[in-house]
Formats: sequence, C-alpha cells, structure tokens
Amino acid sequence: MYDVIIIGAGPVGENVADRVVQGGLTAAIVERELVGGECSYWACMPTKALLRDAAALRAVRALPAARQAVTGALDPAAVLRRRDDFASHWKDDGQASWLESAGVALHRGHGRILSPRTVEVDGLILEARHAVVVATGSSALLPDIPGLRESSPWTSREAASATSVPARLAIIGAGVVATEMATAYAALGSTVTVLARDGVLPAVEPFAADLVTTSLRESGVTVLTGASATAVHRDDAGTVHLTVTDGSTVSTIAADEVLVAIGRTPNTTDLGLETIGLTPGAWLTVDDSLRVTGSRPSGPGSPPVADNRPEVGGSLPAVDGRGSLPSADGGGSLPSVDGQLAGGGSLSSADGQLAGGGSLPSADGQLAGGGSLPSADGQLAGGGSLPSADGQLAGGGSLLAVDGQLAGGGSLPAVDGRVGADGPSAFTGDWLYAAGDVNHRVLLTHQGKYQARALGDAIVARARGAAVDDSPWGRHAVTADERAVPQVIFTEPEIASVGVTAAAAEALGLNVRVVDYDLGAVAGSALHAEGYRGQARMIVDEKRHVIVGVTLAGPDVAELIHAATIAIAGEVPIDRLWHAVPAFPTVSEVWLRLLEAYGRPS
Ligand SMILES: Cc1cc2nc3c(=O)[nH]c(=O)nc-3n(C[C@H](O)[C@H](O)[C@H](O)COP(=O)(O)OP(=O)(O)OC[C@H]3O[C@@H](n4cnc5c(N)ncnc54)[C@H](O)[C@@H]3O)c2cc1C
Ligand SMILES: NC(=O)c1ccc[n+]([C@@H]2O[C@H](COP(=O)([O-])OP(=O)(O)OC[C@H]3O[C@@H](n4cnc5c(N)ncnc54)[C@H](O)[C@@H]3O)[C@@H](O)[C@H]2O)c1
Repeated sequence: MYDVIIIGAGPVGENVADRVVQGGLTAAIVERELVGGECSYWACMPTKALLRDAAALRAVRALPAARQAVTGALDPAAVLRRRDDFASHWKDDGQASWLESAGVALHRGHGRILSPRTVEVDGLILEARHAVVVATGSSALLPDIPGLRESSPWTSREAASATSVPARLAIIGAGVVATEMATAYAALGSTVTVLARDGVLPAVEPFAADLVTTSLRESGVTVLTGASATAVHRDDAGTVHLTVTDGSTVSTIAADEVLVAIGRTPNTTDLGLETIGLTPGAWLTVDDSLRVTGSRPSGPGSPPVADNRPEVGGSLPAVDGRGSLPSADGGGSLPSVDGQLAGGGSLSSADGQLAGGGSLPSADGQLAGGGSLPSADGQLAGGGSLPSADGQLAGGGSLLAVDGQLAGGGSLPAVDGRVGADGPSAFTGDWLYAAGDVNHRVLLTHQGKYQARALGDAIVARARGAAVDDSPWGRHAVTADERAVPQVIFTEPEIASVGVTAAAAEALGLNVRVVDYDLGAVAGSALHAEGYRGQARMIVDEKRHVIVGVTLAGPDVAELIHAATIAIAGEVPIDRLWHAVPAFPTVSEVWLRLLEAYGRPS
C-alpha cells in the first residue's frame, strides 16, 4: 500500500512523486518505457539539441568579423552525437537513480486501473491510500491517409532520434513539431517539403508565422500552404510517394522519409478507464484541482462527448466568480447548507463534492478555469485544444463571449443564476487525478510540471486534512494554465510567446489594445546581429491596465520571454512597468519601446 500511485514517469509524473514524497507521503511510480518520458528522450531535449548548433552558426554568420572565422559547414554527424548525449543514449539509469534517491518506488511495466485506488502493473496489484495520478502523456496522432501507416512514416519520435539525415524529408503538418523539424533537418542538409494544410503555425501571431515561413523558404524549404496529402506509398526501393492536393490541383512528391506532425493523442487506450466509467483513448478532463471529471474524444479539434456535457445544477458563482473549489475533506471553501457558496466562487454539488469543472467567468471577463485560449482561427495560443464548431474547447473550458458570459458549452450561468458543471463522478471521486499532456490543458513540459507541483501539494494537503487553496493564483491552483502559458518555438527566428494572441483576445471578447514594435529597431538588436529581423507585440487589457499577451519573434528571443511571463502572472500594472527599466543596450529595451508606443498618460 502506497499513499499515492502515479502512472507515467515523464516529467510530470516525476514531479508529482517528488512533491508528495517531500510532503511526507509514500509514492510509487509506474513506467512502461523510460523514466523521464517523451520529453527527455524523444521530444524537448533531443529536438532542441538537433536545432542548437545550426542556431549558433546562424548567429555567428550574422556578424561580419566572426563570420570570417567560420571556415566549414555544420557537421551533421557531430550534431547527432550531441543529440545522443542529450537523450542520455536512451538509457534512464540517471533518472531511475534520482527516483530512488528521492524515495519514490519505481515499478516498471504497463499500469492499468483495476478499480478505485487500485492499479495493476503486469500482474502486480498496487493499492493507493489517497490518490492515483494519471500522468501517461500523449503520443503522435496519425491521420487516416490511405497507405500512410504501411509506409512506415516518421513521427516526432523518429525525427528526434534519427541515426542519419534523410536526403529528402516530406512533412505533413506545419505546427510546432513540423516547423522545428523542418528548421533542423534543412540545416542538417535535407531537402524539406512542408505540407501546411492549415497554414504555418496557425496558432501563433500571424506576423511571427510569416517570419518563420519566409525564413524556411530562404533556407530552401518548400512550404506548400493549403496542401494536404491524400495518399502515401513507399515503393520497394524505399522512396515514399505522396499524392498532394491543394484543393484544385494534384501533384506527387517523392521523399526518403515522411514525418507526420499533426498533433497528439492521449496515452489512455489501455489504462483500465472503462472500469471506472471513463472512455479509453480519450483525453481526461479535470477540474481546477486536476481531479478527473470525465473524458473527451482524442484528436485535435474533437468536440466534447455529449455524455460529459455539464448538467444544470450547483450554485451561483460569487460576485467575482472566483474562490476555492471545495474538497471532500472540507478543505477550501465549503458550500453552506442551502447549497449556496460560502467564500465565493466555488461550485459544489449537494454532497459537498466538487461539481465545478470547466470555466467560471469572473466579473472582469477573464477565464477563471479550464482550457486554453483560442485564436480567431480556432487554434490555441499555447498549443493544445481546439474549439469545436459549437464553441466548446476540446481540452476543457469554454469561450467567453464579449459580455463576459460563456459562449458554447462548459459552465453556463443560467438565467436563474444556477450554474451547469461537471464535477468528478462517483467513480473518479476524490482519488483520481490527471496531470500533464493527458489532461489536454496545455501540452508543454514546463506547464505540466507546474501542474505537478500544485497537484502534489494539494494531495498532501488533502491527506493531512489541511485546506486546499485552488482559488485563482492559489498555492494549489493552476491558474497560469489559462492566463500565462509561455512557449518558445525554436525555429528561425525563434517565437517566444505568453498569454493571449490578438485573435484570442478578440475571441474572448476582451477589451485590449495591441501594441506592435519592430524588434530590429532596438539598439541592442542591431548590435546583436547584422540585419536583425524581428517583431514584438504586447496586448494590454484596457480594463485592468495589465498585459495579457506578448509575442516576440526574432533571433534569440527565447530568453526574453520570462519578463513577460512575470508581468502577466504578476498582473503588474502598466504604470508600474515604467519603473522596470531595461538595461541599455540590450534587446530587452523593446519593453521600453512597447511602453512608449502604448503611451504614458500625462
Ligand atoms: C517533438 C516534441 C518536442 C517538444 N518540445 C517541447 C519543448 O521544447 N518544450 C516543452 O515544454 N514541451 C515540448 N514538448 C511537449 C512535451 O514533450 C510534453 O508536454 C511532455 O513530455 C509531457 O509530459 P508528461 O509527463 O505529461 O508525458 P510524457 O512525457 O509523455 O510521459 C508519460 C510517461 O508515461 C508512460 N506511460 C504511458 N502510459 C503508461 C502506462 N499505462 N503505464 C506505465 N507508463 C505509462 C510513458 O511511457 C511516458 O514515459 C514537445 C513535444 C514533442 C512531441
Ligand atoms: N518548443 C515547444 O514548446 C514544442 C515543440 C514541439 C512540440 N511541442 C508541443 O507538442 C505538441 C504537438 O505538436 P504538433 O506540432 O504535433 O501539434 P500542433 O498542434 O502544434 O500542430 C499540428 C498542426 O497540424 C495541423 N493538422 C491537424 N490535422 C492535420 C491533418 N490531418 N493534415 C495536415 N495538417 C493537420 C494543425 O492545423 C496544426 O497546425 C504541441 O502541443 C506543441 O505545443 C512544443
């Protein structure tokens, strides 16, 4: 018997385990492949290692004198060797020993839920006293294109772990994985063709996507916008032939490998979810304290299943729509006897269990729960969920209409002030949690680890009978998931963003002002590289006078974004930001330029 069982030892599972053990509980973690998960061996680390040398070379070549010192070309074999080091040669001894030193028991094998609080690992039965956490992550999604599966396509795994560089690489999709890998493989010597059915990086600010598209084309990549593959065939000689259409014409592309990068599917197919009333193969939906409330079909853009639509019930949110969600042990804000909220903002069912999954509108029209922020074209700024036609978000949460009310499903305040909500079911109760990719809130390592820290601490608090503070920005809340998700896309140029895009702000009905500035016009940028090409955008909530979104596109902007994350998470008033003086002459001076462009009230 363990206090907590975690299924999946990716970055998220490891962090949950760490927090609960640090809180004095016992924990077991179950892993069927490598401790460290996708991020360590087939995603973040190896892909960034594939990109880094070329980025450094570009930076040197952007300086006339330093350029003279570069006498040779990039060595692809050396890049792959360094990548191997960063993937720990696909061995997890280091991370397994870390688990041991942290006091976490590791059970290798495939985990399945047998019944509430019981997990089976290849025949071994494990019991959890307090909680089971699903942190099983996600895998690459393959579309149903005739002949594709039989053609042994690359997914992000093969792209990240390739042992040689294909002469010709075709890529289906033009999102984050596709553009990063197009950047990497073009620099390593491949002739790359990108099929950008929905445009290049449709979820980011269009100016940033345009800069990346231009740069990909300049580096020899063929970017076919609006094009999709309708059939794929690998011949006996190993060449892959893709039949491609842009809607009006049909052509054929020959390649040595085809990479499919069109999004992710949750690792929940063989997890025993059916034993507890959930749908195998579906994303797990969670409430604001990451308790599992239901499941939604897999795949980008999938609408929530009808069964999991909220039912009318529960109580009126308090005036500001915020506050804690009640825990079963009485932590947080408990509903009063008549079912109304004491302390404000929490939704609860009659039995005092949480009934408030989804999004609560706050008085200021901000999202207070669930889901990510969509851009106008229906893509998500932080990567992840897509709103379906009915306005619901596949990753949970809802869209706020202009008047600050919820558009689409989710938690809709009814005319009589009652609120629809889908809380944990009798099956999932207060013992089943989901964190990281598998809950489809934000598919990024740092955000999953943020969830893990909050969740681990909340499980400890509940186990001790202590209060759980999952009010917005509370210790156990994951508020940044909706308001302040940073992401760096390591293309050329880099795109660093946090918070909403202009299109997402518009879709949310926020009253914002969009401020743009030419990043290349900053003194520090001109020094940084000859012909520095970049753009900065700041989005200010005109009602609250705080920044709600920033996107920077330009060489080496990755390290600039944390300032914006702090400004957004800290809700630093614009007036105060005038006192945050960027050093001269740095690229960060763009902050001053953006403020000047916004204007200082006299
Ligand atoms: C190519 C690529 C590049 C990326 N780059 C970045 C980046 O630069 N920065 C960033 O923030 N994010 C990046 N991401 C996203 C990042 O990889 C994920 O968000 C992150 O790995 C999610 O962590 P996780 O712990 O939820 O899941 P995972 O890392 O997927 O780990 C889940 C673990 O659970 C195990 N597991 C699954 N089912 C079971 C079971 N039934 N029993 C036992 N074990 C099980 C798996 O084997 C795996 O080890 C990238 C993704 C891709 C595909
Ligand atoms: N640097 C980073 O932070 C980083 C790097 C890589 C991946 N990731 C994360 O990993 C996740 C997966 O990345 P991804 O690139 O696979 O997904 P994505 O959601 O970023 O992009 C997928 C793209 O494929 C398109 N698409 C969907 N179905 C299609 C189809 N049938 N045919 C053609 N195009 C189709 C979509 O319009 C979308 O633009 C993302 O959530 C991303 O944030 C992060």
